[in-house]
Amino acid sequence: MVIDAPSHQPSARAPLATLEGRNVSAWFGERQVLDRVNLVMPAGVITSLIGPSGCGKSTFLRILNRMHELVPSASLAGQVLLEGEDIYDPERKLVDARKHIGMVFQKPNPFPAMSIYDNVIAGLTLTGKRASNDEKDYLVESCLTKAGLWKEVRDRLRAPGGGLSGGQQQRLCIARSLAVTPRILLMDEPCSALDPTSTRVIEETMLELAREVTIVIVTHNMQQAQRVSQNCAFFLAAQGAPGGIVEHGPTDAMFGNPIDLRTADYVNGRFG
Ligand SMILES: Nc1ncnc2c1ncn2[C@@H]1O[C@H](COP(=O)(O)OP(=O)(O)OP(=O)(O)O)[C@@H](O)[C@H]1O
Repeated sequence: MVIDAPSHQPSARAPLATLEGRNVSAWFGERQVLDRVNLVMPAGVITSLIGPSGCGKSTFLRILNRMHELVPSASLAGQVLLEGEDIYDPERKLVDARKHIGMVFQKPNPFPAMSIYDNVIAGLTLTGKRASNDEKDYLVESCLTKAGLWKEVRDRLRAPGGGLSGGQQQRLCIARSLAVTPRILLMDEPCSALDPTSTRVIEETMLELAREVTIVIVTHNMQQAQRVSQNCAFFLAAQGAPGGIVEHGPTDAMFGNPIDLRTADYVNGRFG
């Protein structure tokens, strides 16, 4: 579909970016939950984070866009580099990290009473971006198109977001994330609350989006990791110890020929 862009469209595509976690450790109070995690999430590649419950995948993901620090007892060490620049540099604003690194959560969380249209552009206000009505119309159409939802909602843009199905709400949340032109999109089990058909649609959407945004997804679904990601990282926490990465690399190799026996056991469903 060709959409005419207004001359000063607010969603001009940002170049693909690489994200890197360097020696990332995390604590809740005294309890350490991640120990020196190193992971490069290359530009334009979908990276999946897999591993049993409680090994620190979501904590790592939340550190990648400075959400971990919202928990009062939480602390961390290490660096998160977006194209080589540390997002935790004291000179950098929190809102910049959030603008460049979007997040889609497990449970779809649109603003339920707000219209579909207003849901998509909600992030503009939060990040202080100004846009004319034409620019907003363009943004809404292009983001809903990219999120694979436009055709289903084009005739009811003023209806509340809460009236959509779960899968549609999740795609609305993806569209909302895209509206601020993130360079990275983090997805924390985005399909775990969805039926298989909606899951497929989201996966197809992710594969399309990977052309313009680097995606990192936490998933418990091994088939999903294999379907959508080119790279994969296996997290594990031994009893009473903080989590870390056991092995990471191309998804085909991680599933077809893993180096570590624990990876082989996990991807073959022998634990977790
Ligand atoms: N807000 C919090 N306060 C205290 N401890 C927490 C908090 N959030 C997570 N934890 C603990 O940190 C550890 C890592 O949790 P995290 O949610 O990152 O794991 P996960 O691998 O994503 O698990 P799951 O797959 O079940 O979502 C767990 O032991 C968890 O209990």
